[in-house]
Amino acid sequence: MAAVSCGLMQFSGVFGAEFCINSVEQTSNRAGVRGSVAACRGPGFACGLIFNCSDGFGSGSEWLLKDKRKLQRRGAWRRSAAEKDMDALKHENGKAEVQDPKLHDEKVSHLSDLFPDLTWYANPLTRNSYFHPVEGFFVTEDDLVAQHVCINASDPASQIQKYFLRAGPRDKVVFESEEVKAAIVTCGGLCPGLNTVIRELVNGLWHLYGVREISGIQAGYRGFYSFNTLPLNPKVVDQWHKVGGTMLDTSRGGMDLKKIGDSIEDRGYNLVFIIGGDGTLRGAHEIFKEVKRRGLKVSIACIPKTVDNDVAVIDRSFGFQTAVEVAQAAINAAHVEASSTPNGVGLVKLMGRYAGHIAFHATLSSRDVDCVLIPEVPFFLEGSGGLFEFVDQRLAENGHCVIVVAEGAGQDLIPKNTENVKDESGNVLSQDIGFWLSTQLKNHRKTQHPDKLFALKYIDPTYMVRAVPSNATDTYYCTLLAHSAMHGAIAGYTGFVSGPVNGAYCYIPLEQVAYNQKVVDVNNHVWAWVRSLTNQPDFIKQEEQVLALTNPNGTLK
Ligand SMILES: Nc1ncnc2c1ncn2[C@@H]1O[C@H](COP(=O)(O)OP(=O)(O)O)[C@@H](O)[C@H]1O
Ligand SMILES: O=P(O)(O)OC[C@H]1O[C@](O)(COP(=O)(O)O)[C@@H](O)[C@@H]1O
Ligand SMILES: [Mg+2]
Repeated sequence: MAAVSCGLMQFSGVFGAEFCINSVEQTSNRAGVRGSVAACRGPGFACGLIFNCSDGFGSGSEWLLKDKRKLQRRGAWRRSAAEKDMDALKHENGKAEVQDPKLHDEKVSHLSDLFPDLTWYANPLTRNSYFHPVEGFFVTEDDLVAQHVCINASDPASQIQKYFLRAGPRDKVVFESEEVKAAIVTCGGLCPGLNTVIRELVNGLWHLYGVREISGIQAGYRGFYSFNTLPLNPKVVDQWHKVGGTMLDTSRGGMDLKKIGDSIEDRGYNLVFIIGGDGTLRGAHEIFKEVKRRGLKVSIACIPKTVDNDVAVIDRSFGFQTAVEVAQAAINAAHVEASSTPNGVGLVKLMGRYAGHIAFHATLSSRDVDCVLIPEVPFFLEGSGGLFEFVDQRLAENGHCVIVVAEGAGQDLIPKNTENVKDESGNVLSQDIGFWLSTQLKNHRKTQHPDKLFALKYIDPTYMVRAVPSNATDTYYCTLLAHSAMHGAIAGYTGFVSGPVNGAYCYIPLEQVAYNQKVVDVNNHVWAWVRSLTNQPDFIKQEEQVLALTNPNGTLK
């Protein structure tokens, strides 16, 4: 049994046994040992990644040397835990089994990949009398964050891990303060906290890194080529965190790669901070590739934004908690209206184009919701187990009923007269589920219960939940996001997204976030919490239930 401490956690494995890896591709990238690894089975392999010793000690040491050279180039090499482990292993029977955390980290691009002779500078924070950096102040490439904190001890697949680079200040940076020309842009829909992120980027760059040229790009991506820029400094942004929206303006569409590339090159921006949602991040990935193609020493750093909270990989997006909080006011109003009239229904529509996170969290945060409808759970209106039956029951039992619906829910139910209508960014616009549902409910009550009083109040607070300043938690969060992005960009990382994974701030490769989406996991027991609060139907039709419970020969499963 060999146990190797890798700085982040203790990995252990059995010599000659099956070995663990999270991604063969990663391994072959970093270590050139394609095929020498296999999935680990058996206890004790807490998400580690190791070489097969039959492939020789050389593979590991070769990798380590390569990496050491690279880190030396980056000015970041210290005698790491991995190197110490290598020495320790050399003494173990001449055999080696190398387990190294960096083999399975999620590689973030660095400007030194493009410019091997890049000049490195001591981080200006070392000269900042306020900080007096101590051992452990700076974050190194050995500092990784595990993607999953929950694993299943008897499921090896659940133990296969990804690790992300931990965000934070590096002891060496690749830009001198005077050399930096920073640009900040906000794109897509509004979200609470946008101004806070901008403010903290400006303040951090100015006060911590001595940057004096910071430009606000106005009105989204098109601002790179069709609007004047806004010079930013701490005085200009001083009160911005108290204001909703974005003081830089935003827009959809306008993603002209050539013009944006020209603008970055001509104006000499070298730190570009892009704040936006999935569309924006896909655009940022194009820009990242474009500046690389042009051979520019430019860091592209992204901060994910969407009130819908459907950003992949990270814990949650900023502004989301504020939106959930604001949504409570609408739910409360719906409850008051519904409960103040015989057979009253309060219907609230909340944002959530593809994912029902706001509706789901607002329901869990309230105790007044009878039913929540989200895009992830199809529903139907008529017949046994349908919404009409449920609403009728609640009205009969309680005299009122509150329904929360996410904007993207039930889109398949609404008859379409026209082709999909899209916004300027190409997003398909949702049909108004709130208005449609209220019409359907009214018709149902009128035809099925004509002798009973009925009142339905439809509340659409859509823009109210996102056009507000961030609450305290989100303001705090925006600050850490901005600082993480700033430290990473100035240290030379590029094409990354900054965000928290299991509470620890990370640098995540842009494409992993841009091309994925996080929806509500309705298979997770958390969805059952909602059902336990509302006791709403699961909207599985009777015939489907029968099918699910019986074998093809008709016997019960
Ligand atoms: N697939 C894509 N490739 C490049 N740019 C895109 C892409 N999708 C959207 N964009 C651009 O990103 C910006 C914001 O996109 P949008 O979808 O409106 O908002 P969000 O970023 O909040 O999802 C727009 O300028 C849009 O043109
Ligand atoms: O009316 P707008 O400004 O296009 O925004 C509407 C959309 O914005 C959102 O709030 C979030 O969208 P993005 O984060 O993609 O900008 C969606 O829920 C909603 O469909
Ligand atoms: Mg989007």
